[in-house]
Amino acid sequence: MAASSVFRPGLFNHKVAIVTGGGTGIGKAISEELLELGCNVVISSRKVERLEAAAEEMRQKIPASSPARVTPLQCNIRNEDEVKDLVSSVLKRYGRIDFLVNNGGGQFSSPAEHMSSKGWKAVIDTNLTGTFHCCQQVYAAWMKQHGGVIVNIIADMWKGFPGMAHTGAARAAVDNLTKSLAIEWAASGVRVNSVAPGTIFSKTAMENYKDLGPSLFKMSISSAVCFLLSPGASYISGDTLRVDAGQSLYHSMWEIPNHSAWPEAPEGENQEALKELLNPKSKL
Ligand SMILES: CCCCCCCCC/C=C/C(=O)SCCNC(=O)CCNC(=O)[C@H](O)C(C)(C)COP(=O)(O)OP(=O)(O)OC[C@H]1O[C@@H](n2cnc3c(N)ncnc32)[C@H](O)[C@@H]1OP(=O)(O)O
Ligand SMILES: NC(=O)C1=CN([C@@H]2O[C@H](COP(=O)(O)OP(=O)(O)OC[C@H]3O[C@@H](n4cnc5c(N)ncnc54)[C@H](OP(=O)(O)O)[C@@H]3O)[C@@H](O)[C@H]2O)C=CC1
Repeated sequence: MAASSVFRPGLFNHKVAIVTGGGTGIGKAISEELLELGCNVVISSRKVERLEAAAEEMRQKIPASSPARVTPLQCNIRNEDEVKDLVSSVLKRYGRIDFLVNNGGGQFSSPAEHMSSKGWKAVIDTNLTGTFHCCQQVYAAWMKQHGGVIVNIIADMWKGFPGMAHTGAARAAVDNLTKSLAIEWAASGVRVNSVAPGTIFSKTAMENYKDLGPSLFKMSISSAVCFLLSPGASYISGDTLRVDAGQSLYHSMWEIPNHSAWPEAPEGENQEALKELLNPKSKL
């Protein structure tokens, strides 16, 4: 495996991680860095053939001397029973779960007015309820007794998410869930944090957004996730780390078009000033 991690080799030797959506894009990058650091990684998602191919590719890069192993396991995080089965299979195989990275998710772009109820529910079920299922099942079956670390991948929805209102709402909810679980589970030694990436290139994201693709750019978030999983972050819980090079502070994907739907100004001096302002011949 090409040594690219900034962390100490062997940092996660003999630990066990579940990475949902670990076979593509950001999840694959996270899984590869965890493997490089000696962690056993279970990559999990719906499309089993793609997962198996990704696992095989990852295996080729693990040096013979490394204790790290990768296992692909199918699971649709929307389905609570499948998540239960995933967690019990991991415990049967590896006997522990130190880390959970809730990366599996996605959405489609659509103006809110055209979203069907089915489409809305699919996105909320995937990104919010799916994340909750994974957290709850891993906690119940392992972390409640043994502690652990959870990292949720959310998105840059700090100014709303026009064009993807469903995912914005779901990710904001996960930001809040992160805080609740961090407090409820602190006494079990469980830390819960989120990472909010800016726009990151991935092949599957490109296929999903087609001609919107060129505006996306490449960045890595796996080292932020590895940091939050590491003992270096042992006093960080209930927080969300933005990994977006400041994008969320200045950038907006959405322009409000010129319009005349301004609120009525109060009578008097202010109304005159507003008329003046809206008058195209105004010198203001
Ligand atoms: C603007 C700024 C951009 C800016 C672009 C930049 C954004 C950067 C930020 C985010 C980046 C990323 O997340 S990148 C990662 C992107 N990757 C993904 O999203 C891949 C995973 N996505 C998915 O799995 C899907 O999108 C998701 C809806 C969540 C689940 O899909 P499923 O296949 O399980 O569900 P389906 O059965 O296909 O769909 C269920 C219903 O959802 C609706 N639906 C699904 N796809 C639809 C579509 N393309 N258009 C309309 N509606 C759709 C329909 O109502 C479907 O019902 P029917 O009508 O009956 O069919
Ligand atoms: N790329 C970007 O710019 C940004 C991405 N994000 C988020 O980061 C995460 C990773 O995105 P990225 O790598 O770019 O995109 P990908 O499309 O490559 O990753 C999404 C992954 O989630 C899995 N997945 C989707 N639905 C489910 C489900 N119901 N159950 C289990 N797994 C599921 C997919 O696998 P499968 O289809 O096999 O189930 C896939 O591996 C996503 O949550 C994404 O929304 C956030 C901000 C920006």
